[in-house]
Amino acid sequence: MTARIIDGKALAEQVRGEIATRAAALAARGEQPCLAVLLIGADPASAVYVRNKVAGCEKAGIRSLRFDYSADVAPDVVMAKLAELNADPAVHGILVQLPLPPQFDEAAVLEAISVEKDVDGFHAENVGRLSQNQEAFIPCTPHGVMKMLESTGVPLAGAEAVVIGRSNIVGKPMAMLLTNAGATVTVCHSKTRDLAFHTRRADILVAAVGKPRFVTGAMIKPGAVVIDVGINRLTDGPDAGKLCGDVDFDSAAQVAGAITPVPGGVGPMTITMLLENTVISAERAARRSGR
Ligand SMILES: Nc1nc(=O)c2c([nH]1)NC[C@@H]1CN(c3ccc(C(=O)N[C@@H](CCC(=O)O)C(=O)O)cc3)C=[N+]21
Repeated sequence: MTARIIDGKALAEQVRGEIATRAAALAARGEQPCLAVLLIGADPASAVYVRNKVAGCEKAGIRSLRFDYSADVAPDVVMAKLAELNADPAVHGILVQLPLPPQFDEAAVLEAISVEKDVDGFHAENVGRLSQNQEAFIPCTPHGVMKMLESTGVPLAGAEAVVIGRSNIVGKPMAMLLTNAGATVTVCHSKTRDLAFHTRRADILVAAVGKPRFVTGAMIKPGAVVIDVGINRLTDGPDAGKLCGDVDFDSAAQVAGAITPVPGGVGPMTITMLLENTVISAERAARRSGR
């Protein structure tokens, strides 16, 4: 049996079409959605993701402002820019591409973005609201994963879900969203004993561990839905330079019922949900100003 491919690119195209319609309606009312992206340093991977985010905005009719800083920029320069963007009513979303260079206190930077423009959903207030299943900005990668899971039609209520990884930007919000959807969730991490005991129980397995091809077919329950959040560039061996996920796709696809590819899976959906959060922010601003 080989797994059905969950095509993140195709799903992204479909959802971005709906987002473009909403963005055009907002522009017609004088509230064109606008996303500000700050990139600090010249990490090649971050540059690709930021380029894809800006390109996604352009195609969806969302205005984008991009601010690039050298890796040694003083934190107060960035904090001053955030204050300016927070105060600018024409800006609806603000994103500071992570990771940040060592002179930054990452939590302080994320908290400096006003809650109603925190389209990453990383601000503690949005995290708190999400944990109480209240209206909040949902972090883009976990939200994109939920959209992909919905597209498979697999029931989430009562499903055994296992998340490998407990990061603030993926693992923890992922577990929260799956819990809110009624799944029974196990979060595994570097301290977990007998990882395969947990992964082999999972109807839904989300790999966000940051290790290339870490999850193999032997670790997967036959027929499970496998979501690969990993994005690794291989440095050695025959595939050097190629992108791969945290899942060993070839062996996993022999066992899983459905699986996401890397590239072409979670990545495009992450960007799609960022665009949606920016449109949601502009829709809220339009309602507040009575447009
Ligand atoms: N403040 C912040 N918010 C983020 O959402 C955020 C971040 N920082 N830092 C890094 C991670 C990673 N991330 C990705 C976005 C798009 C692709 C993407 O476009 N992936 C393509 C491949 C891109 C390529 O060719 O390298 C794909 O999987 O098909 C991947 C990863 C967002 N992140």
